Amino acid sequence: MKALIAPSLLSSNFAKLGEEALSIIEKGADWLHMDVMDGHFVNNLTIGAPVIRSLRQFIGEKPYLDCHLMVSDPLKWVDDFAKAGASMITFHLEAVTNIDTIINKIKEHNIEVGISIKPNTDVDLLIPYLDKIDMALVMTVEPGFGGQKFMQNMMPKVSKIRKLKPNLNIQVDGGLSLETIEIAARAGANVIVAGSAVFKSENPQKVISGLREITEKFMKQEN
Ligand SMILES: O=C(CO)[C@@H](O)[C@H](O)COP(=O)(O)O
Repeated sequence: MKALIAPSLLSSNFAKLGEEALSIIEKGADWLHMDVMDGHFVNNLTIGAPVIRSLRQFIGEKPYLDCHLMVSDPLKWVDDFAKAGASMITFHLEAVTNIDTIINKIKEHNIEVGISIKPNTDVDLLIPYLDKIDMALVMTVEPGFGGQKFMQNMMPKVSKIRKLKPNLNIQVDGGLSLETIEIAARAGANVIVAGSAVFKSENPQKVISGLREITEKFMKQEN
């Protein structure tokens, strides 16, 4: 397991998405976090598979596109996002009843699969699926918008998953910055999404390396 820093392109300039993506990789990003919102599951509308396809063509086959689907019917979109070039598809537990069907459908495309839970969702609902997925995403804000305040009270969920699964990728998303990273890293998060903290910074490279350093420090302490 590694510390992985995944800047959220939601906070980038969409008019220059390709350049922003390449530039943030150059500055040390491990993954590119793509926030897909359908205006129904969350109260915001962002990008769809055609944007992922164009981005993939622009950045080449190597960069890891971590696609977080905040949509009401993820099953409907799996094929499109996989064919467009997603490296991982994360869907929301709250959006679906046919969870195994979606996991299997994503795996059919030989890409990774994640499941996300919103702040009001009981972590115990996620536990039966932890052996079947590549990543658990614990939302640390109400999904929908960048720039919100980190919810520290989500950390018991992270700790519980980490205790059960010492090697599973656990992602945290929302309000992560150099001020809040220690709390998340101590709880056991190793995949860090950061939007505004990275893209609104004068020195994104420094923020990415700082996030990585602190995450790694607490990963080592756990071992
Ligand atoms: O999924 C979401 C919001 O729903 C996030 O990925 C945010 O875009 C993260 O932004 P910051 O809180 O880091 O600004």
